[in-house]
Amino acid sequence: MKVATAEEIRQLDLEAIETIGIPGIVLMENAGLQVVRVMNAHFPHLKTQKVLVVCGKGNNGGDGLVIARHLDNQGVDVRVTLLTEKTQLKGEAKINFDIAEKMNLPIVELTSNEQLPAFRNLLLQADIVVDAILGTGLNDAVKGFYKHIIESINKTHKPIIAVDIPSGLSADTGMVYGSCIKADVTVTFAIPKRGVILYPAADYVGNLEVVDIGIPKKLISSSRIKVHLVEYANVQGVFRKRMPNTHKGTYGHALVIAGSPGKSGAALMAGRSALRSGAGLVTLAIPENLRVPLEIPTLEVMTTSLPETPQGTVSLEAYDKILNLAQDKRVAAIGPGLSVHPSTVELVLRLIRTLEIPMVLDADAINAVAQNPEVLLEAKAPVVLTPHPGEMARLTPNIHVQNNRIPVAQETARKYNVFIALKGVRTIVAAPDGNVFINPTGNPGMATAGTGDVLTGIIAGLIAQNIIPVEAAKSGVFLHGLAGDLVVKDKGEYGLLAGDLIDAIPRAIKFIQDYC
Ligand SMILES: NC(=O)C1=CN([C@@H]2O[C@H](COP(=O)(O)OP(=O)(O)OC[C@H]3O[C@@H](n4cnc5c(N)ncnc54)[C@H](OP(=O)(O)O)[C@@H]3O)[C@@H](O)[C@H]2O)[C@H](O)CC1
Ligand SMILES: [K+]
Repeated sequence: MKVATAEEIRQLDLEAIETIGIPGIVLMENAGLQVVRVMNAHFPHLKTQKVLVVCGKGNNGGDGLVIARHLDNQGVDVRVTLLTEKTQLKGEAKINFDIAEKMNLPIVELTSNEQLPAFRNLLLQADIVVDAILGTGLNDAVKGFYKHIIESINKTHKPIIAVDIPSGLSADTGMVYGSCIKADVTVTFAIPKRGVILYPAADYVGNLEVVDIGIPKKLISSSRIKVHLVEYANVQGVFRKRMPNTHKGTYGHALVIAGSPGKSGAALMAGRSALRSGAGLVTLAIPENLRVPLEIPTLEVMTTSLPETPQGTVSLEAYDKILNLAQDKRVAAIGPGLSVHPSTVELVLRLIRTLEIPMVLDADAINAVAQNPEVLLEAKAPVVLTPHPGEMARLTPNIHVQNNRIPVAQETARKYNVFIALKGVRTIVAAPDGNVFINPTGNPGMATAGTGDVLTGIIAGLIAQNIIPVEAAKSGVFLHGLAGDLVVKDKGEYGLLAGDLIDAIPRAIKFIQDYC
């Protein structure tokens, strides 16, 4: 499903109106009717409830007036507050105001702080509040009178239905700059806006309903919108049923270059995750000192030892051996627990320049890249990077990563011709062609040591099975989050270990396959 900015949805709206010829008033009517439909579904006793519709001066307010009219037609006790003088209304909002006025709907104009007590009184009498104050036209942080109105609504703790987006939420960034309605249900039109998907704004959305308002599907699919929300149907193709006449060679061999003293677990978890994700074979290439300790726990994962520095990290001398090891592998995962010893960093940079198989770079491999990001432009094979926000910030030191997750990932992927999985709540996968995929799975229980190593292994495991990097990153991130969700369903969030995720991978794959 595509996900839009305010400008992108305005463009779609405009094309529907001007190119296709669907009058704006029709779109507004559909929008209002859809909100009423959702309200009826959420509140079975709507007819016996008192609804207060709070309307701003733009088209979001116009939608509110349509909603009020249809609620009134259903016999609902509805009141409207208009947060502007009626003379300020324009276009479709004015048309709907005039209709509502002629229908004698109870409309109160409230425009100043002195009238706040009257507003609070109306709120007290209401059972449900419809927020039609501000939509995608928000152009600044909410302050002054609107801020008092929004805070009064939030304080009532009555069910709030937000029209299109909660008022005050930035449709583009997922940030909340001033006050924002904390909705129980948000009915968003045509396609979700970035702000209702991304955090922290997504916390204000409640249950999200995406409704059709009559913008032609073909307009949406042919639009230049490049940001997508990943859904089950988008990843099911990666986890197809296997053909009987296959063997472990069919599913590829992954090489994992990882580990240093005290961090053998990172290597092991990445390796096991690649196998759990379906790779036929996995070889862990680890510094010599880890070979014996890892011999017993590795079981199905094979190990091979590499020359090491005096500190026990993989040294530059391992270069030739790794080139040899890479000969029969389909992917190299590099980084978990590897260290940033200068010799190890030098090795990583050299491998990026020369390996001819796809690479998944994580943790210390990303820290190595941060010392010279231009090295990515020299890569001979596709590169997937899986940074957490701190690692991303090392790659892009001049931008605030968390406030700009989509543009940061998108621009870095373009600039360095790589695939990026920017981890965190709603992991962002960005491809060099500008496409971006927002991941909906996962939970805060996964904020624990080692889950990043598991993701690296999953993506490498999928690439080993000849899944192209963008699909491997997209479906790998989805699978990783889903495995976390399945664990949390059984055990709750607190005790989740990265190892639990690894064990849940097969169940998560089956869940995706069976989902309909
Ligand atoms: N295709 C669709 O999705 C459709 C969407 N519809 C609805 O229309 C809104 C967008 O309507 P728009 O008129 O562009 O904008 P808003 O209603 O969100 O509000 C804009 C007015 O609010 C003022 N404003 C902006 N920011 C603030 C602020 N921080 N504080 C106070 N006031 C603010 C602004 O006034 P200015 O004088 O400041 O410019 C605007 O007048 C969309 O969200 C949908 O709900 C259609 O109904 C159907 C098609
Ligand atoms: K709103």
